[in-house]
Amino acid sequence: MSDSDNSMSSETLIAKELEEARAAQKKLEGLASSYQIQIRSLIDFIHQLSLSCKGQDLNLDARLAKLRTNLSNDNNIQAVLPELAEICDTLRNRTLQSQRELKSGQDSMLTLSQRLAAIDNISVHIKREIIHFQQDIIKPTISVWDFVPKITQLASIYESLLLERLVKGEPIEATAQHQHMAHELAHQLSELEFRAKDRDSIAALKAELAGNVSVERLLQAYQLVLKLLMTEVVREKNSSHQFLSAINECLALVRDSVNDNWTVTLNNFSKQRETNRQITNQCSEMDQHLQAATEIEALKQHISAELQMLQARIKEREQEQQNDVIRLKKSMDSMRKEIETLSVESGNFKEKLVEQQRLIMTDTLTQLPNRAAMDERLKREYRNVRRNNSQLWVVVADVDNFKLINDNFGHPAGDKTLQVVATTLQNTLRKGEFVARYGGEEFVLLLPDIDEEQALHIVNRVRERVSSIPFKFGDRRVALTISFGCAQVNSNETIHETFERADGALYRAKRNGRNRVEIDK
Ligand SMILES: Nc1nc2c(ncn2[C@@H]2O[C@H](COP(=O)(O)OP(=O)(O)OP(=O)(O)O)[C@@H](O)[C@H]2O)c(=O)[nH]1
Repeated sequence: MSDSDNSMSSETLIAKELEEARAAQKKLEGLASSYQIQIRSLIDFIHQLSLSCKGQDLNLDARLAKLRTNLSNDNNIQAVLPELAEICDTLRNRTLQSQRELKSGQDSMLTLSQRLAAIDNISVHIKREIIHFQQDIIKPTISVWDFVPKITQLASIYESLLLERLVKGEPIEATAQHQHMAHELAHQLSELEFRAKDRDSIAALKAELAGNVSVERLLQAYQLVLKLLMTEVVREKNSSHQFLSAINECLALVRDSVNDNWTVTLNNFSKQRETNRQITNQCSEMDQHLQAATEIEALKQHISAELQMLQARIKEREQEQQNDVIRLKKSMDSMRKEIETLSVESGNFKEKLVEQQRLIMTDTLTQLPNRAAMDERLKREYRNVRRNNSQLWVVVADVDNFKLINDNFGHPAGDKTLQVVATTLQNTLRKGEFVARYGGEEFVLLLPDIDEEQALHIVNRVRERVSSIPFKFGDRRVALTISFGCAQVNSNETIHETFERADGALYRAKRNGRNRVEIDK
């Protein structure tokens, strides 16, 4: 082969290799750009994944965000592959967990629907809805979103059922709280005073509330009591209004009379002045005539005429004054009458207020002073103790096992028992000693100016008197006793603290066997 042949073939070779290198470069460039496109798609995909998983798992959120940043910065898929693999694992686990949760949700909803189906007396329509729901809920569920309409469906079945119950007016079951409210209302009723015509129905209502009442009856009872109270408030308002109107009318009348009288007096005054002026003028005229007179006969005639005029004027004035006096007297009489009526009315109103005050301070059932009265009396006694350094005993008394009386013989028998106990307490105490019904079967005694020995003696006397009452319910004789807790007011303690000590002593008396007097030392 010649030299020229050799150089030809090496040139061709180089050109070919160059061609191949160019093709490879082009291919590489194509690959690089497709790699970039793939990375961008991957970043995009991770972004979408982050959005759809957001909030479910904070750790997963953070890892996806980090992966996206790494990929955007390095453009190196190889480097993020391990992280990507871990994320895939996490996602797979989460999916499995979600499916387990969905299954358990499905089971609970099925159980719930079975319970609904077991409720008595539900309509055919609701039964059918429940069956459809049950057929639907057991179908496989892929995602939470499939679940949402099912929850809505179950809620609507519940709603229909509730509506059906409300329309049917089925009784709501009374709970312990309802019974407590009923007893509380019965207790409040004992503290209120009702009109005579309402008393029997209130007593019956009280007895009913003390037993087991339905929620419906409880609501009716509240409604009735509220109505009675409103009527009473309106009546009171009207009666006060009437009284105030009467006062107003009377005051207006008195004011008019006084105005009239004042005008009459002013008129009189000016008339009197005018009369006086006329008399003075006539007198000075007569004087002038007298001075100028030369003939006695002419003077006599003139003076006589003047005197007649004067007499007539004075008579006229007298008549006017008499008329005024009559008018004044009339006006005074009507004013007096008005004031008398007013005084009777205000007397009645005052009596009513006093009676109301007494009722506010009196326990309706036992007619003893009530808790409000006791609070007031206690404050007064306390002031005395502080001012005079005197003694005061606070005694809390509680009828023993009173619930048994109610339970065995009925609430009305319990009421009667409380009345008898109250009367006995009242009658056994002496002047200056005080007893009030504190509430329920509890009483409070205030015993001033005695020492411990005397206090014990008095309280034991009361205790024995109560225990000796011959209670008889039907043909059964029942012994009733009371326990007492006593505390003497100490210097530097509040009323509340003394009370608490007396209460503590009462608790001890109960614990130590009842029918006892315990003293807080
Ligand atoms: N009849 C009637 N009962 C009332 C009245 N006020 C409260 N009660 C009842 O009095 C009872 C008090 O019962 P408890 O507090 O258990 O006390 P207890 O049976 O007296 O027993 P001890 O105090 O432990 O001896 C409750 O059943 C109340 O309902 C009322 O005005 N009239």
